Amino acid sequence: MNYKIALIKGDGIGPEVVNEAVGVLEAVGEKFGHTFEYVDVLLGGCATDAVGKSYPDDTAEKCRTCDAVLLGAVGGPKWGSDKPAEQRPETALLAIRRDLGLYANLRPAVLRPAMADACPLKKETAEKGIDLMMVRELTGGVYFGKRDRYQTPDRGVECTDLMAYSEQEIERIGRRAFEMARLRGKKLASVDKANVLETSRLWREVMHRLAGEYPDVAYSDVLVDNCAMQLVRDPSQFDVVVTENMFGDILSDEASMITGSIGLLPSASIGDTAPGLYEPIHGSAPDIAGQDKANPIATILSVAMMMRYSFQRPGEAAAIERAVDAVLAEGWRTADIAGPGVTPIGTRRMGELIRGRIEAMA
Ligand SMILES: NC(=O)c1ccc[n+]([C@@H]2O[C@H](COP(=O)([O-])OP(=O)(O)OC[C@H]3O[C@@H](n4cnc5c(N)ncnc54)[C@H](O)[C@@H]3O)[C@@H](O)[C@H]2O)c1
Ligand SMILES: CC(C)[C@H](C(=O)O)[C@@H](O)C(=O)O
Ligand SMILES: [Mg+2]
Repeated sequence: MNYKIALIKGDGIGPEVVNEAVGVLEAVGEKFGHTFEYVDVLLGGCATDAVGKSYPDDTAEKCRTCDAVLLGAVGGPKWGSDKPAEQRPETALLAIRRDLGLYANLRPAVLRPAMADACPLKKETAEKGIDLMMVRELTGGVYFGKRDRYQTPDRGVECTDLMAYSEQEIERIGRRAFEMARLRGKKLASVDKANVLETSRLWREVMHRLAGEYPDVAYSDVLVDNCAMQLVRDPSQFDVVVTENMFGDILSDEASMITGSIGLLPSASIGDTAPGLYEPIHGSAPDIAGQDKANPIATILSVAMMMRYSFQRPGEAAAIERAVDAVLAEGWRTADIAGPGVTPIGTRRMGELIRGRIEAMA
């Protein structure tokens, strides 16, 4: 098959990790008889520098002509929160998610077999393993609500960010999560703050309605503060976790760290019609950009998710995951996951080793 992929390399370590993931795609193509065509697409701080705005007019359109989108990361201090919205990389990231209708963000958190030692949890907890799928609502909630900033007569400036959710938005992400639970361990935890927020009360109502339609899935409600604690106490209790946009952002970074590093976790953003967008959950890591230090595994595993979810190629996805596990099992580590006494390898070398593993597969 020939697949056309939009490449949004972005800022900071984005281009470095995307280059390694593209190398892996090429190795997969060779092994399984596919060809990949790439379309470079501008988005983020690099777009601001090139054309004066972070979300150029033709960006979404170019992505729509492709079968999938691979994104590195966007952002950095050069285009910080003091800049106008249209120049900020994060504005562009939210806009493309919204414009492509990518409402379901799948963020698996897996403690890879060779990484058990890197898990910061108690040994007996780490031994139980971590393999959960966070399903984060991605195009609603406080990220997309009306914002305001005004002067009050007596309390200085005041700002508001509206958090809104409709039944329709909750139901479609809920269905995705229940379907995902059916494919996995038939267990779903829905995370909300229904003891305080009206949006969460509606969230819970809709989820309970759906639970009636999926009697084979063991459903539970978990309050977000408790979930944050349970994730470090005993993550093995979770299989699929569904939650709203901001809770999912925060909890997925927490989940990443219990698996060893944010440099390991991929994601898939999926809608009903547009091409899926695949990206690591980490950011542009300005502190290590341009130094060949970034861990490319999160982006490489994002390509595995692309194979699985956009191209229905589970064999290719599994081959990439096996190659990553094999390289980790041999003890190769980038700086973020190198324990004491281990000499880290760079971004490019890690990519090269994973490609080599794929090439060597029977
Ligand atoms: N999807 C995205 O494009 C995305 C996601 C998160 C943050 N951001 C943006 O990235 C910028 C930096 O954000 P931040 O510093 O809060 O978060 P970050 O994820 O970029 O970095 C947090 C820490 O993790 C480390 N890290 C991240 N990815 C790594 C990797 N692959 N290998 C090794 N170490 C890695 C960094 O060095 C840093 O110490 C901000 O502008 C933020 O808005 C973008
Ligand atoms: C950069 C930012 C807008 C983004 C988010 O909050 O969604 C990031 O943190 C992520 O997790 O993809
Ligand atoms: Mg985040």
